[in-house]
Amino acid sequence: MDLKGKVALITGAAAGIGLAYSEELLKHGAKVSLCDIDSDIGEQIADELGAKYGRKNVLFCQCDVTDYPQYEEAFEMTIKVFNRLDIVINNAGVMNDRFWELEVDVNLNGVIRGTLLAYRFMGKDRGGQGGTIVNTASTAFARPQVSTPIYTATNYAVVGLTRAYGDQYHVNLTGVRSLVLCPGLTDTGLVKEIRKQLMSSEYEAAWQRDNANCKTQSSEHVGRALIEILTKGQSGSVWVVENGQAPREWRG
Ligand SMILES: NC(=O)C1=CN([C@@H]2O[C@H](COP(=O)(O)OP(=O)(O)OC[C@H]3O[C@@H](n4cnc5c(N)ncnc54)[C@H](O)[C@@H]3O)[C@@H](O)[C@H]2O)C=CC1
Ligand SMILES: CCCCCC(=O)/C=C/[C@H]1[C@H](O)CC(=O)[C@@H]1CCCCCCC(=O)O
Repeated sequence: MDLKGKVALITGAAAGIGLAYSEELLKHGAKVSLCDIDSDIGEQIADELGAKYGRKNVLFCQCDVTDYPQYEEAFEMTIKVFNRLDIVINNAGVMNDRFWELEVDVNLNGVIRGTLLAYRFMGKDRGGQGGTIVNTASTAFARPQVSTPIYTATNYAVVGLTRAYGDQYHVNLTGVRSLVLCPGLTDTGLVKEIRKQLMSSEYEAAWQRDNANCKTQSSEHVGRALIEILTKGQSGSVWVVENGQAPREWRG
C-alpha cells in the first residue's frame, strides 16, 4: 500500500504504540490525525511531530473514545482539515480490571464506535472512497492473560469483531478492509501500578506467570509492523507481533 498522501486517524496517539504508529505513518508520507483523551500531551506531541514531518501533515483532535459525539467530531475535523480519510486505527486502550466497565467501554465499545464511524465516513455504500480499519488488540486474545480476565475478554471481542467485519461480504459492500494487530509485551507507559490494575492483589502471582516468558519489544517495532501489515494484510487477518519478531499471521 502506498501511504504517500494518505490520511490516517489514530486513537490513543499521544503515547506508546499509538504514537509509534503515527510517527511511522508520517515517515512513509501519510498525514495523521492524532486523537487522544489527553490534550496536554496530545498538543505537545502534535507540535513535535509537526516540526519534524511538516505542520500541514499533523492534526491533534481531543477525543474520548467512550463519547460518541466527541469521536464523531474528530472524524469530521479530520476530513475538514485533510479533505479525505483512508485509514482508521482503533488503538486507545486501558488495562484495569478494577474499573472493568470503563475498560470494556474503552477497549471494546470504543473500537465498535470507531468502526461504525469508519464505515460511515469511508464506506463506498455511504458515499466514501473505501479504506482500511486497523484495530489494536493483544496477544492476550490467543494466550489468555489469567491475571486480567476482563482485559482478556475485550481483546477476544476485538479480534472477533475484526474477523466478522473483515469478511469479503463487508469488503464488497463498503470497500473497507479490516485488520487486527495483536502486540505482545511492549515497552510503553502502560503498567503504572499493577496492584491497582488487577481485580485482586492475589492475582499478582498470576500476572508474573502470564508475563514470565515474554521478551519486551519497543513500540517502534510495533510501529514498523503496522506498515508491513498495512501493505500485505488481507481483510479479516489477525497479526501477532511479539518478542521483537516480525509480524506473524494467526490462523486459529
Ligand atoms: N504495551 C503493551 O504491552 C501492550 C499494549 N496493547 C494494546 O495497545 C494499545 C495501546 O497501549 P499502550 O500504547 O501500551 O498504552 P499507553 O498507555 O502507553 O497509551 C494509551 C493512550 O491511549 C489514550 N487513551 C486512554 N483512554 C482513552 C480514551 N478513552 N479515549 C482516547 N484516548 C485514550 C491515553 O491517553 C494514551 O495516550 C492498547 O489497546 C493496549 O491494550 C496490547 C498488547 C500489549
Ligand atoms: C512481570 C511483569 C511484566 C510486565 C508486563 C506488562 O507490563 C505488559 C503486559 C502485556 C502483555 O504481554 C500483553 C498485554 O496486553 C499486556 C498489557 C497491556 C496493557 C495496556 C494498557 C494500557 C494502559 O492501561 O494505559
